[in-house]
Amino acid sequence: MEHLLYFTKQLHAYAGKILYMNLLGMSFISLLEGLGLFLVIPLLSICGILNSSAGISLPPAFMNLLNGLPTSGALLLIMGAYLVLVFAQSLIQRNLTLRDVRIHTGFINYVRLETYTAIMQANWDFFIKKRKSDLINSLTDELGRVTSGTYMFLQFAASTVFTLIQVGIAFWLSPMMTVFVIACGLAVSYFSRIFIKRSKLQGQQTSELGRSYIGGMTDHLNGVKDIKSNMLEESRIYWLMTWCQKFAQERLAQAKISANSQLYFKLSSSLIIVIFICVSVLLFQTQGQQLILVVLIFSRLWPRFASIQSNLEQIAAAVPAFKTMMELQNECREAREIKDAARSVLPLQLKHHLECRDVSFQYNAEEERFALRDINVRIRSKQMTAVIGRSGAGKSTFIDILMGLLQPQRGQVWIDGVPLTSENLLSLRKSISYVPQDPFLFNGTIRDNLLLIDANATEAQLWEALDFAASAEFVSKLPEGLDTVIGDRGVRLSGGERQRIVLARAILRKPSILILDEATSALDRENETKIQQALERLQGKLTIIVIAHRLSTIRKAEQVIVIDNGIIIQNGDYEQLANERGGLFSNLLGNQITAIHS
Ligand SMILES: Nc1ncnc2c1ncn2[C@@H]1O[C@H](COP(=O)(O)OP(=O)(O)OP(=O)(O)O)[C@@H](O)[C@H]1O
Repeated sequence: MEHLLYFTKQLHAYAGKILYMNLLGMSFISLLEGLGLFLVIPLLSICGILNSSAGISLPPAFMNLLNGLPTSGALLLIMGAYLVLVFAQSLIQRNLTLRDVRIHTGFINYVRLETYTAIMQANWDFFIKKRKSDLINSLTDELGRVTSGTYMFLQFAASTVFTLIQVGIAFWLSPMMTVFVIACGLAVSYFSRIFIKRSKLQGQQTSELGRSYIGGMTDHLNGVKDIKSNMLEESRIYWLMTWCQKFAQERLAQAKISANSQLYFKLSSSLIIVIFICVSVLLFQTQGQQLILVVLIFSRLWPRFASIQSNLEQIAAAVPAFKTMMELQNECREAREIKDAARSVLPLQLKHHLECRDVSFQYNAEEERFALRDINVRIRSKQMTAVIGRSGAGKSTFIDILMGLLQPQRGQVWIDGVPLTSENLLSLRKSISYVPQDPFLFNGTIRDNLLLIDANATEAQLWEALDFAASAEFVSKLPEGLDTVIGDRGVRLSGGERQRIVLARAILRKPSILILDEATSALDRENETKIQQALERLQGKLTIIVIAHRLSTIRKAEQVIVIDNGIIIQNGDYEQLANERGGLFSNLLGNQITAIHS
């Protein structure tokens, strides 16, 4: 219920007054429908099927008017009123349906945007801990279930109002019969609680299946090259076949619950009406007119009960999706690092140095292992600093801490003597251009990918950036040049070409701090040298931090930091460290020189 109210509040926040107008409209329609029922009584009375002995009370003024008219006139009056009612009802219903669709789709977009914005504003730690496919599942499948579920809840509320009005009208026509029908309805509903419980459990299974499907598909398609090259296709297809079987079973189970519930309602209603008619006629010699009346009321009210029951089952099935979505929104809010005023934040200019003081970091607080331990180091402004070490030493973690993506458990990062806090975090982030190991490119043209950073960049600026990243030549040779579509994550480019485009994009931003995490690893010597030369031209103009395995790339670095096992073990300039005999740096250097000459 808590989850349901949470999203109902969001629906209220989104739709406001229109929502209540629609609910009111629905109630009005039910009133008109009720009046339709009311008109059947004088009709039956004109036809001589019903008379005052049936115990029906109609307004005397209305009855006097009818009695004053000839039969044909009364009939025309009733039929005319009936037509007016049906027209009015259908017209209002049409408008309400259109409005409903507008509110519903608007609400889906509202929740989608709220959730996506919350996800985007969450910190890096949130993304490390979350499975991406779960987020995709929440933004697609679960989102649909939540918005439909919320709407279903409102329909349930409207249905209840609707039913109450009809009960009121039925009660006015015949209190005894109405009480009898309601009592039967309540009894049947009490026993049908089991279907609501089952629907909820089934909903849980639907959520789990949805999660596993999106998770599996994301993994398979991301790793399709591994799958193909290692001939894993069959095992993946088998995985999907097993999933399909579970899916079919789940859908069948869901359909069974709904079909059984309907069956139960239909059987019980027939049984009740049969027993009632038999008892009335055989034991109490009830008149035919009263029987017609009870059938009339029964046939009007019973489908309402059945529809409320079906609404409740559908809401129950959506409850697990409500829970997941609400938890996701709350988690995002707790992990929020970007405030609404982010756009107005200006990039900072690093004047002296970025510094780590006594920084220690661990990914998992329950484990003893620290990815970084007692880091004390200064990175000087407008110099090139290289970070090197073996695989898994902690280099990327160190960079993530410097960028404020990860928060150290102990110690702090300082920018020009000011501690890095949530206050200056975004301004630091805006001054950085970061090129990761596995660079990200959108499925669009090269131009789209570059303009992502600066939508107003001129043609000349784009080519200047490409030239810097040693990619102007290969881009100009492409058939469509800058307008060449590069496929998913830039799949139509080679690894080295991708790296160079991302580097050009990073430069286009005119950062004051440029961070390259293994950014030239996929380049051949010729292009690596070009980039190295371009970086050398930038030296003294901006702060450059490079993680490099190939030590030849960092020959011109003013400072080299060597990390091993989460600890800084060497720190100095290239020549100095190269001459430290027995040090890790000279060892790595020696290995690479041997590898080149062997
Ligand atoms: N998200 C994570 N959760 C838990 N442990 C992690 C996570 N990311 C990295 N680690 C661990 O932290 C340690 C440092 O990892 P890091 O990625 O910083 O190393 P690295 O020096 O950049 O390695 P490489 O050169 O291979 O990229 C490793 O032991 C790694 O297993």
